[in-house]
Amino acid sequence: MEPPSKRLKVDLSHNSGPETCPFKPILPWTTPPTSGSPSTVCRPPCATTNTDLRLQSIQRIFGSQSLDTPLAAPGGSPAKEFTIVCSQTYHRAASQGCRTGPQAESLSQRRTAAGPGCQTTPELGVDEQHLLHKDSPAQSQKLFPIFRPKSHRKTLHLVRHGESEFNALCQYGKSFKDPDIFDAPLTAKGRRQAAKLRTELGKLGIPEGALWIASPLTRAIETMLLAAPLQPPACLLLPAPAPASMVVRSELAEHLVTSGDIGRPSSLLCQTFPQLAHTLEQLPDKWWHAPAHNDALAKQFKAYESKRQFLERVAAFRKWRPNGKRSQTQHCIAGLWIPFWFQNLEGLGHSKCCLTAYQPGYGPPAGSYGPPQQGGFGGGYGNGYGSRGGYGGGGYGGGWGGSGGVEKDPFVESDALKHEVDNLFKEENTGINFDAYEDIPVEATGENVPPPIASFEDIQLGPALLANVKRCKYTKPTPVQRYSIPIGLAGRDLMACAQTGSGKTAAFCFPIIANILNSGGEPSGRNRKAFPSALVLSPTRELSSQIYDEARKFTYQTGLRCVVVYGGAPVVNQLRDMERGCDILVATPGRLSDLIERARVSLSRVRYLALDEADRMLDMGFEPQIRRIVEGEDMPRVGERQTLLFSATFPKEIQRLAADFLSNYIFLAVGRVGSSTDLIVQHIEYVPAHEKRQVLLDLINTVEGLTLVFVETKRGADALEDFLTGNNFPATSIHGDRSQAEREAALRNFRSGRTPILVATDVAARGLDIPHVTHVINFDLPTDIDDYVHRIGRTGRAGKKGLATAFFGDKDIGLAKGMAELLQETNQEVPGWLQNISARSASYGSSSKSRRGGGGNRFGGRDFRRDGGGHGNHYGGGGGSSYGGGHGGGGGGYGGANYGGGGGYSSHQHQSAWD
Ligand SMILES: Nc1ncnc2c1ncn2[C@@H]1O[C@H](COP(=O)(O)OP(=O)(O)OP(=O)(O)O)[C@@H](O)[C@H]1O
Repeated sequence: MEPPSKRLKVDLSHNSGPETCPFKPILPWTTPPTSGSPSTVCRPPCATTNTDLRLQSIQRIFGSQSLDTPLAAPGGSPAKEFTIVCSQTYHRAASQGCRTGPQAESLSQRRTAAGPGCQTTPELGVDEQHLLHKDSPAQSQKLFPIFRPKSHRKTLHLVRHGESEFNALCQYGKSFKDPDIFDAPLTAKGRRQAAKLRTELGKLGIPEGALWIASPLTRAIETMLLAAPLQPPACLLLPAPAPASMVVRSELAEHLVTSGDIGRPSSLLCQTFPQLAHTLEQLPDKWWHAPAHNDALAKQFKAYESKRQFLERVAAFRKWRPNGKRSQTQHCIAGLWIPFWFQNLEGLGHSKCCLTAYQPGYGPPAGSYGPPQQGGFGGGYGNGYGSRGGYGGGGYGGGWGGSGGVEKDPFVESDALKHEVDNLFKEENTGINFDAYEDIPVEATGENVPPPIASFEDIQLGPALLANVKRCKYTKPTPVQRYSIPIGLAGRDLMACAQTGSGKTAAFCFPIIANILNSGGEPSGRNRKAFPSALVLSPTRELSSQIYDEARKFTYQTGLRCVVVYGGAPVVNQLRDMERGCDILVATPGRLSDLIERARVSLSRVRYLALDEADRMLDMGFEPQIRRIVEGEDMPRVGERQTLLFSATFPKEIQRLAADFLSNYIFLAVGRVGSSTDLIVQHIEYVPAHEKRQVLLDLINTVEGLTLVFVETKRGADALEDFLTGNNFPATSIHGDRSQAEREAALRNFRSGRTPILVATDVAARGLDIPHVTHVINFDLPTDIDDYVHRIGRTGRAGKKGLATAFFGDKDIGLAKGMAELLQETNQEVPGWLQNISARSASYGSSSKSRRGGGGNRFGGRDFRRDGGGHGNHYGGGGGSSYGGGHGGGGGGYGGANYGGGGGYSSHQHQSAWD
């Protein structure tokens, strides 16, 4: 550590005390940031006076290697190495030092002459253009060995890819052992350089797809590195020139922070400039303070009298085109300002605060963090960061590793995450208990229903798929799998209604994969236009991503390639991913339509179509889109393709619609309506609106594990998240107004237990399989009982127990009847007040939005064909048989007029909560 005398003090007397942090907490540190007196706070790099000091700081972080030590594989095994090759930034930053004073003046004057807008940046203190030309190979080489962590599982090589880096890289290249990250630079020049570099690396025997050549990481990363040994800042801002690099940057920064290598700023903010401007605008003026520890900086900073002025100058600077061109350099230069800003947030007492923000509409696609054409960034993160969880798990693998790459093992990633999560939740990790489903009633209707299987070996899944089943540790099929796998393998169309969490994903994936493999076709191979053999549609991005993760495990080493496409992620990455081959395409309808319109996907070879959450996919919101895709494009018609529809709920009117997509199908009903037998204990509390928050606080820590809180609106989700974090509960949120990257980060942090409370709208209601969710709280109840069923189904999955608590208020009276019935059906206690309300609401015809049937219902769904097409109870009703009986028909309390008159069909009312 640096001797205390060298530490710079910051006068924080202007900070009047704790303030509610305006940033959303995402990443509660497992240990709080270093406490200590607010007078010893971080020193931004610009406070360092010379290059040597900066280099010393870096050395202190990464070990005490001599700068002259050549780069070599560290003591650890090569697999533990971790290489980042990035362009320019570090080298430039280190070589420029942090010049201030006269030199800066003269440089900025030079720049003033270079273009309009420059005069507004006197404090930059460096001439980027100048420095870029001044790079020397010798310096670059010197810098390589610096980035070597002391005792870590990773070796971080930060390199640049200019000419000098190129030479140096070639020189040192042989010692890169299985580096695992690859990205491509954003500019054409960068791409040319990268191509050249790849050729050269090939000559050196370094596998393609092994290195990551990124657009410049800004010096903000370096800022963090330098700030680390000292007191961490309260907020670290990472400006990003482009969404792609922003993703990389924030992930890297987050890793660096969480890996414990460096200090922990309590906030982390990675934004592109428009966002940054927005953030600054929202920032209370009183947070706008000049740095007090460095006179020179303070003077420069004070030149900005107000935040507004600062923003104007950022804007002017962004317009600056050195040499008539827009340059990334200017972004990096602008990055220099940031430390000035963030250090003024420190000491404000928001100890668990972290925000990673992305430009709306951009974010990392699952399966391809970073440009996917080399297929490796995800793998790199997965392997490299796996032990922190949240990075390794779920969907960051690059899949097939690009041209010449090796297929990433999806099991490694998820195992790493699972290991961490299991450690975290040791207590209640009781393992999967599908015996709980053994006595579940099953009804299969239709012609010539193939017999169910008792084990996976009973049927022709093929050796590769069987091996993956074992890798997944599925010892025997769940009830829905027992029936649907043979039905699927027999080529039959299927409408399956089975409880939440009972393994429906595998139930439709296995037959699809086995059928493709058994048909002996060739994998699709590279093609500019994708011709998938199978299409899996799901209503949300997260669910698509999850299905893709599962499908990737099931297709591992089968030769088949899965691709996922969904909105909110850069389309260009998805296109590249598809180009590398696409046998099974998992998609949300919107993005798929977009890609069809661009003529980048043809459905003409789709032999297998699966709709997960099919009732949702065919309800009013989605139906036209689905029809366009299925009927209006070149997809083989009904009868020429196999169609599999799955959900936990299947209202009768949806069944009727769905029948258009099916030919001579089998209807499969497994278990009781939606919920997982008695595994989910349901509590319904009567809570007036104004007391909800207090009741929530009382409730939220009563169960160990992850807590999912459902609210009605996006705004409500934000507000509740703020409320919870304000009360020191680590919460995050997911809803349709958050960028995709934010949504994914929220889920990741929730899944890994880093943020054990997730506030969500209905966007998270269906399909998401998050182990260790032990408590689902319906802070706001949905208007439709089916949505309730799906929501509570986020707990009590795979045979585990779960708790679901609902706050019932005056506005939920319409749901009373449906809820009372559901509670009865699932052997739950029905509160007396609910029975009363239910009886009353029934007597005036009920305003319930429920589409479920009346009493006596014993099945998760009932084949509407058996009801003679009447408008009666679509869940059966009547009969009361617990299995196979059941024609009882008619009369289920929700028939005809009742449906039309009272409830209406509510899902469209939720539309705003979805994408
Ligand atoms: N045969 C099996 N043996 C053990 N675990 C299984 C088996 N099949 C599925 N699982 C696991 O059970 C969990 C739930 O599966 P899945 O997400 O497919 O449920 P689902 O029925 O689609 O739920 P939802 O209705 O909420 O979409 C997953 O973690 C999955 O890996």
